[in-house]
Amino acid sequence: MTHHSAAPGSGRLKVLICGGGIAGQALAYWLARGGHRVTVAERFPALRATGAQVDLRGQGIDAVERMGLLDAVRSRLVDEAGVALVDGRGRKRATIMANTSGRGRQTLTSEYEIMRGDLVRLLHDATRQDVDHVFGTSVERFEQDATRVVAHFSDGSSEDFDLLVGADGQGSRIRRAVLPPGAPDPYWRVGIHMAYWFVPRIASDSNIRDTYNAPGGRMIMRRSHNPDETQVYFVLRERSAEASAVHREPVERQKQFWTDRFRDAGWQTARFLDGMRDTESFYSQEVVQVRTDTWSRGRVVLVGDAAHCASPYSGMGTSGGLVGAYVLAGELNRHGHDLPTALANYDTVLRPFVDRIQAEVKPRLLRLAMPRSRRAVDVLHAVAALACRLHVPELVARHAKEDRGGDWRLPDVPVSSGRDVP
Ligand SMILES: Cc1cc2nc3c(=O)[nH]c(=O)nc-3n(C[C@H](O)[C@H](O)[C@H](O)COP(=O)(O)OP(=O)(O)OC[C@H]3O[C@@H](n4cnc5c(N)ncnc54)[C@H](O)[C@@H]3O)c2cc1C
Repeated sequence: MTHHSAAPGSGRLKVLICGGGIAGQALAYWLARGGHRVTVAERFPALRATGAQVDLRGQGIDAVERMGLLDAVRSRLVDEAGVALVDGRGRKRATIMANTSGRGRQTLTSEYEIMRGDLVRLLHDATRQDVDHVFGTSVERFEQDATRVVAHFSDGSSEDFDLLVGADGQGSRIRRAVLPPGAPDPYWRVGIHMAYWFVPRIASDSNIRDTYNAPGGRMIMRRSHNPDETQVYFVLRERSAEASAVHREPVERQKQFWTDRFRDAGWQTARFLDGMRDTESFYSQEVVQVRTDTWSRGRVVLVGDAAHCASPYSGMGTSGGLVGAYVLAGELNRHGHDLPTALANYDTVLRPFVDRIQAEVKPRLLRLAMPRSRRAVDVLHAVAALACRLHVPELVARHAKEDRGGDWRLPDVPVSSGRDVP
C-alpha cells in the first residue's frame, strides 16, 4: 500500500474505499474531484468488469449526467426494444414495448440499458488518474478511535485513514463489522434465486427480451446485447436452505443445482444448459434486499448494495448505488472532518429515496409472474395477451406520474471541499 497523509486541519480527507464496483468508483470520482485523497481496494485481481445487463432510471440517470458521463453511457447502450412472453414453441403470446414517448415511467425495459462491465469500465476510466486503485486486496479487519481508522489488508499491511467506506456489495464484510452485536439479519429474502451467463447468439435471438415460464415457479429469460452474445437468466421460486446456500458453493456445484432444477423446463433449455457448461460468465445469487438502520459507525460508512441493496427486481440497484455515492460525497465535501454531521446527513437525505426504491419490489406480484402450475402459466399468458392487445402496459407507463424513485430529487451539493480546490 502507498502511504500518504491528508493535510491536517484542511477539509481534505484520506479515504479508503473497500470495493471497486459501481458505487465504490462513483464515490471515488466525486471524492477525488472534491480534493480528497482516495484509495480503492478491490478484492478481485483486476477490474471486475463482468455481469449482465443493468438499468439506469430516474435519479440514476441524473447522477450519471452530473458526472458528465451521460454521452459515454449513451454510446454504450444495449438496444432492447421490449419484452415478450413466449410459450414452449417460442411463439410470442404478449409483447410489452419500451416506453419511448418521453413521458411517464419506463416499462420493464428502461431507456438506459447497459452492460455492467461497460459501466464499470467507464467509471474506472473517469477515476483512474486521480485515485489509487489496488487490486487483489481486501480489508481483513479494522479498528478505529476518535482520530483515525486503521485498515488491515489481506497482504498483511495496514494503514491509517480518516474514513473507511464499505462499497463491497450485497454480501459486505465491512457491514458485518459495522452492525451492532445482536442486530437483526439485514437480508430481506424474496424467495427467488437467479443465475445468468452468456451463450453464443443465434439468428432467431432478436432485440426483444424473451421471457418463458415453466411450471414449478421457473422462469427463463433471453436477451442479446451484441452481435455474438446472448444473456440467459434462469429464475427460480424456492424457499429452501439448499437453494440459499448453493450460491456460496463451488461453481460446478452451482451449475449442477441449476441443471437439476431446469432440465425438464422446455423451450430452449437444452441450448442454454449446453452453453452453461463452458461459459466463463456464470453468476448465481439469491434475490435479497439489504435492510438495515445502521449505515455508519464512527469513521466507517457503507455505500451502494452494502448499505441498501434493492435487488435486480427493483430496477434501481445500479441507480441506487450511483445516487448514494453522490449524496455521501456531497456531505463529505460540505462537512469535511466533521464526520458525525456528514454521515448523519447522508442517512437523513438518502433514506427516503432508498425506502422508495426498495418498496418497488413486491413479492406478491413476483409470485404471480412465476406460477407453479401449468394451468396458472396459461392463465398468466392469456391475461398478459389481453392486456397487451388493449395496450394497457404502454398506457399505464405513459400516464404514470413518477418513475421508480418517486419525486425525490438529487440534492445540490458542493462538488469540491471548499478552499482546497478552485
Ligand atoms: C460480478 C458482479 C456481477 C453483477 N451482475 C449484475 C447484473 O447482471 N445485474 C444486476 O442488476 N446487478 C448485478 N450486480 C450487482 C450490481 O452491480 C449492484 O447491484 C449495483 O451496481 C450496486 O453496486 P455496488 O458497487 O454497491 O456493488 P457491486 O457492483 O456488487 O460491487 C462490489 C465490489 O466490491 C468488491 N468486493 C467485495 N468484497 C470485497 C472485499 N472484502 N474487499 C474488497 N473488495 C470487495 C467486489 O468484487 C465488487 O467489485 C453484479 C455485481 C457483481 C459484483
